[in-house]
Amino acid sequence: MSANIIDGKAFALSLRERIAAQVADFVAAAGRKPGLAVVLVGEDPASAVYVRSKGKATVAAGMTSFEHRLPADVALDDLLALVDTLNVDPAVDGILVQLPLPGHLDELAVTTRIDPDKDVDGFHPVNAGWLATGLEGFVPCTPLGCVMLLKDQLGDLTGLDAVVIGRSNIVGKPMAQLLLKESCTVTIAHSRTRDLSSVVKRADIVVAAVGRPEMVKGEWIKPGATVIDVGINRTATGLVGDVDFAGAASVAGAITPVPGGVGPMTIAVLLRNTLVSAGRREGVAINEVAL
Ligand SMILES: Nc1nc(=O)c2c([nH]1)NC[C@@H]1CN(c3ccc(C(=O)N[C@@H](CCC(=O)O)C(=O)O)cc3)C=[N+]21
Repeated sequence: MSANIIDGKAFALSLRERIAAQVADFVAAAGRKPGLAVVLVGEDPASAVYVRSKGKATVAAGMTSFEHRLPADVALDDLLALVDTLNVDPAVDGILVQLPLPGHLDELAVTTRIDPDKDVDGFHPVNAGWLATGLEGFVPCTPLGCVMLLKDQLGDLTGLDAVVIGRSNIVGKPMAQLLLKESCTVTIAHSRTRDLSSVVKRADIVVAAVGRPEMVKGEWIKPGATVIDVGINRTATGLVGDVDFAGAASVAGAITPVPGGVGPMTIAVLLRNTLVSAGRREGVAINEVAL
């Protein structure tokens, strides 16, 4: 058996087209474009690449991109002052401070300073709390993109056994909350889980978000399962996910590739969240079902 390869890049492109159509409606109604502010601290080359592609995608969707670059040694107070300015700027609907930050900057201090109503990353504890109570603030982009791919692939997820490997606040925990909302039976596994291979073996849905290259082996996968690989690891042989792709693809029913799987969805959902934010702030209806 050979798995269906889930084309996240194509799905993200079509999502971005649907977003662009609704951005045009928003502009007609509100008389301004949705705006996304992205803050990059320091010169990390990988982060700079992501920030550039976010800026391009934002403009391509008909929104305004505000980019702020700060030196790696910026003082926390100066970064917080910038966030304060963006919080009250009426042209800014979404604020994203690119993570990770240089070691001297307290990420929680920065994340909690962002107005929860502009927190299109969904990292603010207020938005994490909304999600955990089953309500809707802003949902982190990567997990929401994964659920979109899963529903596109499988339809209704009710009753399916889902195993999330990884417990980060950015991916693992919100991923588990979203799968629970879809009525999956959810297990959160992590680096300390005993007998991880047998835990994974019973899953209809496997989401790997551990940040360890090719850690999840093909033999761990239940035949026909759907595998979502969130990992992006730069190795000597190039970009690989957290899943042994060749091994898993020979048993899974469907699997996301790296690159071209989850990554492009993250940026598309960021645009979605920015549009939704703009709609809420201006009282303009956004058709989220059509997104
Ligand atoms: N505040 C904040 N929010 C984020 O959402 C955030 C962040 N910080 N810091 C870094 C991570 C990483 N991230 C990615 C976005 C797009 C791709 C993406 O488009 N990847 C492509 C290309 C991969 C490549 O060639 O590097 C793919 O997987 O096909 C990947 C990773 C967002 N992040």
